[in-house]
Amino acid sequence: MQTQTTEAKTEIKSIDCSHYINGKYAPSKNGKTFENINPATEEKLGVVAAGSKEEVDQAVSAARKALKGEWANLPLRKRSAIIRKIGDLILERKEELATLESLDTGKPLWLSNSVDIDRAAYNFHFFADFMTSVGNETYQQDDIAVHYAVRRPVGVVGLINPWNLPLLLMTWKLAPALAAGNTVVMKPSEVTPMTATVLAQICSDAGVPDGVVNMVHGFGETGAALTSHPDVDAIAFTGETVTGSEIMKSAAPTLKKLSFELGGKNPNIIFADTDLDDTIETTIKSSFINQGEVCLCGSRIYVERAIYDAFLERFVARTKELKVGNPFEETTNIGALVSEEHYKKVLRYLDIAKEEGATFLTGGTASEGFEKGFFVDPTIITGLGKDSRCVREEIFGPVVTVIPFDTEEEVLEQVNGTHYGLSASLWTSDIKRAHRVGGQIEAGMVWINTWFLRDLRTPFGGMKHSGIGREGGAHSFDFYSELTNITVKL
Ligand SMILES: NC(=O)C1=CN([C@@H]2O[C@H](COP(=O)(O)OP(=O)(O)OC[C@H]3O[C@@H](n4cnc5c(N)ncnc54)[C@H](O)[C@@H]3O)[C@@H](O)[C@H]2O)C=CC1
Ligand SMILES: O=C(O)/C=C/C=C(\O)C(=O)O
Repeated sequence: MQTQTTEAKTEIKSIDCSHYINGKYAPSKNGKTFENINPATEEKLGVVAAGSKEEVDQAVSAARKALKGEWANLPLRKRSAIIRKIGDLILERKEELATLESLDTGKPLWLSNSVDIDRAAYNFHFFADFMTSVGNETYQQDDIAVHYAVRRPVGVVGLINPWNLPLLLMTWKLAPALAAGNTVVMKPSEVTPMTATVLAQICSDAGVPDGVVNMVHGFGETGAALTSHPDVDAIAFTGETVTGSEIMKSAAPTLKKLSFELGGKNPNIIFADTDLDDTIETTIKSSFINQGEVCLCGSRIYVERAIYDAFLERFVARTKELKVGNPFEETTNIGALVSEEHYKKVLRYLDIAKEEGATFLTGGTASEGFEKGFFVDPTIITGLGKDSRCVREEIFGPVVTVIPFDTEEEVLEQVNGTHYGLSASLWTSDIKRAHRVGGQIEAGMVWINTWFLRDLRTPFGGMKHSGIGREGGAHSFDFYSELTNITVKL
């Protein structure tokens, strides 16, 4: 068996990660750290400060103090210029950030460059523009009164994020939180701490005053210290559904405002009248991009029976062309899964699929040829029933199930038959059907003849167990603002 080398071909070095509190990097008071591991090589990338309640208290107190400082009262144009500058500095440091992101997550470098870092910068550029055009509600009540609403920041906001799109997701929350004048405490995933650590410095370099952006590293307990903190006004969280439920409990005694973007088990629904070339290429992406570790990935593929065999033949052939390998090779399509824990979870699901009687048309195992690292082959499964765990539960890896269907009613029943409701991708050349079926899917986002086509003004988020609230444009702004309605009697 030949083995592949998965070393990073780069001069950029990984970094140790400290907390960032009141404009300074700081270790934990008790000196505790944990190791950060490269999932492609299993080598140590560095150490990460392990935050306790003490560091969370310090960060919240710095954020609370900064809330009374100049930030929220800066003229709109000045605040917008600082937010724009953060985006500019992210682009200036793109090579470094993309490398750190790939070292931390195991994703291909080309993907970090083209998706994660570009979009992180755009999150700031978008909200720097958007904030200058946000209006307020006004109502004239005959000749009796005028009512108008004024906005203020919510206050101190905790931003808690997962490991799959670390910088993209942190900035997707940080940019609107800052645009609306809040101060924040970020809690990046313990698995991918590096780019958020650099982001703190970038914010300071762009002119964000000390105490406005703080960060505490650590595990779930660190996040819980933030969600239960009496001086934190709101929590924006992306991650697992069960964690969302824990956060809701922990935040309840202090009645925090919550925004949740949670798990998904998203369907792709492919009708026989689709353009099959386009469908196959996009389904390859929606199945396997980022190792299948995107909450929007379509992991349940329903195909109308008339084209089921033709679809499978071409989908399988294209999947077999995908190269699993070193994240730093340009030709790699699929990198390493993010951690040993996650790798074991995905492999466990492949065992469950076997027990459930699955047929594996590709993959089904860890990738061969790697001495180290957490690599799994892209896996296409058929032969599972609608109640199978692999069809119902979020695997969050390069694993899809394909199921034939005969009628719209039947497919809709299966599509809507889970607790999840994040997104869906629907393929047909019949616009009436697209509208009819699309409107009946229980999901926050439905893409017709495409997938993951984003416009940052649109509502982004899930229904059912996939989330609470929406992010994006005015939706983000509303979450990160409080409104006071003022009534003037005429
Ligand atoms: N749909 C989505 O957007 C995502 C879903 N996932 C799913 O979640 C699984 C686990 O991934 P994780 O990153 O470990 O998700 P997670 O939900 O456990 O963690 C996300 C963030 O929440 C923090 N956290 C954990 N427990 C907490 C608590 N009780 N209070 C406050 N903060 C807490 C973590 O430290 C991390 O920063 C994956 O295998 C995948 O199935 C993971 C990433 C994104
Ligand atoms: O904001 C986006 O475009 C993408 C968001 C993706 C997630 O929230 C996720 O994968 O967790």
